[in-house]
This record gives sequence, C-alpha cells and structure tokens, in this order.
Amino acid sequence: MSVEELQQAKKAVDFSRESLESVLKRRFFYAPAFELYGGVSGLYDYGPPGCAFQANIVDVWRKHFVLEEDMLEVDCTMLTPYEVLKTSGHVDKFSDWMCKDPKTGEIFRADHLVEEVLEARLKGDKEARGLASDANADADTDAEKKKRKKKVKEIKAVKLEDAVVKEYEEILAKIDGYSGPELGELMVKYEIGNPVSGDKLEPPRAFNLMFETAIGPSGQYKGYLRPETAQGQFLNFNKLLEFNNGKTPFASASIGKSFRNEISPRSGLLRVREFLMAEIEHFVDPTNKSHKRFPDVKDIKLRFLPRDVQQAGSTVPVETTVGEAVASKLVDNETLGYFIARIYQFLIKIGVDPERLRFRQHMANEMAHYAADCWDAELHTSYGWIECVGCADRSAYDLTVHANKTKEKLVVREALETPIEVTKWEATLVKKLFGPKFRKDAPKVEARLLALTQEELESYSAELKKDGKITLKVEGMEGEVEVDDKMVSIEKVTNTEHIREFTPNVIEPSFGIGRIIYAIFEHSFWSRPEDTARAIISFPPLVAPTKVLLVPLLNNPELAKITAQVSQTLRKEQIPFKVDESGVSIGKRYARNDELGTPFGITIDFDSVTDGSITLRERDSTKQVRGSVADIIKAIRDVTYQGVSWEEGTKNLAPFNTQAETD
Ligand SMILES: Nc1ncnc2c1ncn2[C@@H]1O[C@H](COP(=O)(O)OP(=O)(O)OP(=O)(O)O)[C@@H](O)[C@H]1O
Repeated sequence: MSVEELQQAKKAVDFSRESLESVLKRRFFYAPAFELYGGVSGLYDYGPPGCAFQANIVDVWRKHFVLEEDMLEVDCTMLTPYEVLKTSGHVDKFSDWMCKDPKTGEIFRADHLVEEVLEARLKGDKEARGLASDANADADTDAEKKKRKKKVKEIKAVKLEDAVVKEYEEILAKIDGYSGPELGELMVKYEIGNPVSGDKLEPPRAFNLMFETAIGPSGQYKGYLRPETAQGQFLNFNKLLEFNNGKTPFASASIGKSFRNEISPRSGLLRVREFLMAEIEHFVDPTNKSHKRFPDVKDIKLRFLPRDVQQAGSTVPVETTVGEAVASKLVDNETLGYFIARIYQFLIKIGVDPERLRFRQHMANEMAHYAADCWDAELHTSYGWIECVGCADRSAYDLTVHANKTKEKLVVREALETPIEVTKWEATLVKKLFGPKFRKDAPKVEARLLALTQEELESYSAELKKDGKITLKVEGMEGEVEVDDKMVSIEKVTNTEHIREFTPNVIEPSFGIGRIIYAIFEHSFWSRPEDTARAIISFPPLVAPTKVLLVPLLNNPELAKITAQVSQTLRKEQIPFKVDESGVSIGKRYARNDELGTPFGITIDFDSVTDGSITLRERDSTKQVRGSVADIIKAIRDVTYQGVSWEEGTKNLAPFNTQAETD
C-alpha cells in the first residue's frame, strides 16, 4: 500500500481516541506508573512494545542527527546544582502561571484554562459537553476519571456575537504569548473561572516547574532535577571545542530524561512530569550562520505559520520551500532553516503524517529576550496542535551567562589570515600594591578588575580620571572596595591581533520523544472500513517494535521444525520477531499483531515442508508473496532497514493469493 493509499484508507474511518487508548493500554504500550497505588499524574511506565518503539525512535534520531551530522554526543547528569540553574535563568524564570480556586483548592494552569474555556464557548453547547468528556478522557487514572466525571457539569451554549467570536479567535491564535498579568486580565474581562463551578479564581501567579532537591547528607547543597539536557552541553563547551580541534561550527547532542513539575499534567504522554528529551546544541559563528549542507534541503516544501499571521488572528500556514523561507528572512538564517528541514525529514521517517505537521514561529513576547528566532514543529492530534520539537536560535546567551558567572572563557579562538588592528579598553594593575591593601582578598579584587567588560572599563576610566579612584563590588567580599589610580590605570589601547575571539551562537533543536511517540500513535492508528472493530497501527517498519510475526499454519512437529529454523535465521540477522503458535485462526493471529504495528507476517504451511517456501504478508495492504526463506528475509531486511518500498523489495517474489483474512 502506498503512503497516499494508506492516508486515504485512514481518512475513511473516523479516529477514536478512546479506541486508540484502549489498544495502547491493553497491549501495554504504556501505562500510568504506580497504578497499584492509585497512580501519580504525569508519570508513566512504558511496556514492551512502547519500550521497543521508543528505542527504535532514539536509534533513528541518533543515526539521522548524531551520525549523519558528526555531532558530539554527551551524557550529562540529571542532578544539577542550584548555581547552574540560577545562572541559566531557570530558578527565576522557568515557570508557568497557575491560579487557585480559593473554595476548592483546585489549581489550574492559567493559559490552558483560558484556551480551554474560550474554545469550549466557541464550539457551543454540543462541543462544550464534548469538552467535559475530553477533560474526562485526559484524566490519568481510572480513579481520577471517575472523580472528574462526577465533577464536570454541563456547560450551556450561549450564542456569541460575531465581534466576540473574532476576539476569542485572536486570543487563541496568540495564547502562548501572554504574560501572567495579561492572562489575569483576560480571565476578568471574559469572566473565566473554574470551568466546573464557574467560581472566581485567584489571579495567576508564577509556579516554578523544577523539582528541587538537596545533594548530599547535610541538606545544604541545593540542587534540582534538570528541566532540559542543554545546560550539561553548555558547561562542557570548552572540552567539546577542544575535542573538535578548536573548530566551529560543531554540534553537541544529548539524549536523556528531564523533569518538570507540570501544574496539571493531563493529555496522557503529551504533558508529563518526567520525559525523554533529545537535544542538539549547534555552535556557530555569529557573523556567519550559513550551513554547508543547506543546498541539500533548500527545496523541501514546508508549512510555516509565521508570527505576523498569528498576530492577525489566523492559523492558515504559508507553504514554501526552506530556501525561500530563508531568502525572504521568514526564517532568520540558513542554519536554523537547515535544522527545521532536518527535523521535518526525521519526523516523516518515523511515521509522522506530513499533512499534520507545521512549523509555528514564536511570537515576539513568547520568545526569550535573547533569542533571535524560534520555530516549533507542531503535530496535530485529537488534542489540537501540539509542540513536539522546539528549534531556537538562542544567540550567545547561555555561554555568556555561564562565562560571566564562572569567569571561565567560553569562546572560540580563530587564527586570522590577515591580522587586524583592534582598539579596546584595557586595565593595567600595579599588583604589588594590592597585597598590602587587600591581604588574602587581593586575588579576588585583581580578578574582578581583569574581568571587567568593555562598557565597565569605559565608565570606570572616566570615574578614575574624575575622582582618582573607583569603587566596585567584588564577589565574596563585604560592601564595595576602593581602588585608586596608583593601583590601576584604564586606557584605550590599539593592538595588532592575529586571533579573533568570539562567543558562538547556539541553534538548539529540542525534541520531546514522548510527545512525538503519542502523535505517531494517533497518526498511524486506523482500521479497515470493512472491519472497524480491528485496529491497525501502521508504524513504518524501521521503527515498528517487532518487525515480523511468524505463524505456523497448524501446531505440527514438521511446521514447528521450520519455524525454529526461520527463527534462528531471523535471530542471526537481528531482525526482531515473535512467534505465534496459538491455535487460533491465522486471521486472528495477524489481527492481534496489526494492532501492535508489526509490519510483516510469515506463514509456514505444508508446502514449506515440501519446497522450503514461505509466505510473507504486508500489514497495511494485506498483500502476500511467496519465496524461499533467504529471499523473504532479504525482502524484509530491504524494506525495513534500506528504505526500499514493498513493491520494489518484493518484485522478484511470486504473488500469493489466499482466502480473505477472516476467522
Ligand atoms: N511536560 C512535558 N511532557 C512531555 N514533553 C514535554 C514536556 N515539556 C516539554 N516537552 C517536550 O520538550 C520539548 C522542548 O521543551 P520546551 O521547553 O521547548 O517546551 P515548552 O515550550 O516548555 O512546552 P510547553 O509550552 O508545551 O509546556 C517540547 O517541544 C516537548 O516536545
């Protein structure tokens, strides 16, 4: 079945989240963690097929990015000291806005609440009741579902005026960009309270999402579970640069767990408190953000949702090539454009439906102040458009703040072909005068003076000329210290430089593996119109948890012998397979593997005993071909790992017709 045919077949049957969830639960793709103890919202365990699927996705990620792009992979600790996350800005700013119902004590995430209520109002009475059942479907555990079901009241439809509809649509298009106080104003203006009781909520306040802990037995050394893998990569920058022989551009990469104490983690795997992230930090010269492999991807056509389109209250994307997007400055630079295209290729390879993928640009107030540009790969699911990969140009922010804090240079030194004259402020110290005045603190004062920025040097030079002394704060010393013009002079000096020193900018693609996995579940889930009770998950063979189901026609020693031989060959080839020797019909055996996403089935029958041939069945089309064990396994290998189509991979095998797959 071609990709197009499959998309058509999927469209012919209505998607039901309930059916998908029932399959995922029954076949133990994943399940709420600690269920025996009632479960904890936002924590999930992956079962065997979920685990294998995740491992395969990570494997493709590693090949697609780390190997293909020659990235430097690191594995850094999850426990992170307070100092690091204070410097990065997470301690002060890594928060969401929450509001509390003073009567019930319930907590809501402010932006999600505004979004949910306005969407419900827009959808009217019918959908408003749909929201109630949605909210219920989002609950993590059965106990929670029951509790919510009791609580959710019917929301009455109110016909809205056209102008109000427009206002709501505009707000929803910009929902990610509001600050806490702005969300508070919206809640007052549009009378948004507890969606169940309608009661007023307290104004939004910031809630830091990091899990705090103490490192070591004294409890004195504060730390956090990391909320992203990026900081470890920044802190190892100098080692990575040296490993790369001092050359940029280069990228580091890391795959590992991150932790966020989400305010209300519903929506299954989409919003959890512990999740697998795969992140890349691409370090590039700020004056040259071209990418040498950009020509390879420039013709890829993508759906972009630019900032100004959202600002105008629209969600209609612009379809254009990456090359055009960069040339027109819609996307800030080539390297950012290159990664957007590579993210697209990766997502399509692992089973994302291209029709349900768009790249949304961050609004100006949604983006961190230092970021040059930022695009999210959003995947459409029954929960709406969900950010699954963030791709940001973070400028030189991270390296600069860590360098300033640690006084360790995090820079690239590049030999210049033609030396250049550089004029800059320099401080010259008369060191022998520092010891007598500052005693043991002398080195601290000296280091502080030598680390002054150009702006500070300029202003201190004026102060020194005017007052004959300067005063400044030195870390680890009480109050301010005074240094006079006998101890330090600050002058503008012109030097010939043979080396250019710069802090690289960082382009950061950041993947949430769980969100991608869930979106693929939805994008791949369907059933045949003639048999809607049986679900199929059409994972691409490359990432399917198991590649082959082996089914002997009957429980018979001769067939069992061939099954064992084929198993041994598959094992040797390292092709993941399962054997189903149960007595149920072939159709039933295939059906239960269709819902596990197993792309191929091998049937062993009595002809196999006489001529050694076996049958190969393809999951989506149910087409079958017949051939020798060696030829069939070669076809499986080619289609699964070499990206060969089913038609191409099986063209030399004989078509095989059998009765319909019913039981
Ligand atoms: N709570 C979560 N559960 C699962 N995945 C997450 C969660 N938070 C973030 N991610 C994933 O990590 C990626 C990068 O994180 P980033 O900080 O950009 O997300 P975010 O903007 O905070 O997401 P959101 O606004 O949806 O909370 C996201 O694109 C997403 O795939």
